Amino acid sequence: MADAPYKLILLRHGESEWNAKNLFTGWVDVNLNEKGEKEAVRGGELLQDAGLLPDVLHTSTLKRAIRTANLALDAADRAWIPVQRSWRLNERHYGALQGKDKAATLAEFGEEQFMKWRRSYDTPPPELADGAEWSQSDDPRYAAIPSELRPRTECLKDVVVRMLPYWYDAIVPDLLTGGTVLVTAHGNSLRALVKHLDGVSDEDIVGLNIPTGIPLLYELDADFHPTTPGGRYLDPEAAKAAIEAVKNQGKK
Ligand SMILES: O=C(O)[C@@H](CO)OP(=O)(O)O
Repeated sequence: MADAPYKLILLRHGESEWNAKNLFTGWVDVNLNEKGEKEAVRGGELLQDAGLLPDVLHTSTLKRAIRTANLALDAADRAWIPVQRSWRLNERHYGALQGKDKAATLAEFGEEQFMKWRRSYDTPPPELADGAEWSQSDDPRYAAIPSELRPRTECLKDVVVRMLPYWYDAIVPDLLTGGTVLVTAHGNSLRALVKHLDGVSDEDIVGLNIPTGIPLLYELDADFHPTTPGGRYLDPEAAKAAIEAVKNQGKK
């Protein structure tokens, strides 16, 4: 067994109000629903049962990730650990699809286009104009991001590019201290991180989905390569079923 000095836990937020309504969400700051809150608490219990107590937390700036982390850490009695938040861990900006119904979009544009927008590596949805209904152009939390860097739509490739500086500059230094690092984020920002960690190809990342609320443990060697490719879900059975559900969203 290879030496694994670093422990990284990835946790996608629990089910949100818009996950349940089957709406494209992206940067829209929707809350967890009751099921999502329960998933978050269960996520914290799984951490505690596994003896995986985070020493430091990184979250996106979106409340579904922030609340998931708070509920999980409360359940594991670790609410006191230091935290850093960054827009670089935000969900993929879904452009003009934000706020749209997934089933209606599938029916209108057909399966090929729908899946291209959802999962292709390098085809972003159309841009969302500043000031449009579901735009974040006036949101004060993004005021420090220069206008030309602020996403108006993103494909997964764009997420990899904006997420990686945070991985190298903020998360890796925390791993180097030897503590257990918890990253609470989103389906597509975590797909971007998993792509990087496991070296998943642009083709294979299309088929990779991350379930809500189930901690995914990566043990990393001295070069930050996973000792077990793909990591290990703390509840593998639940993860399997939930991954299928994410894959089939829209097909109702
Ligand atoms: O709507 C979204 O922002 C994401 C995650 O919930 O959806 P999808 O899985 O379709 O990329």
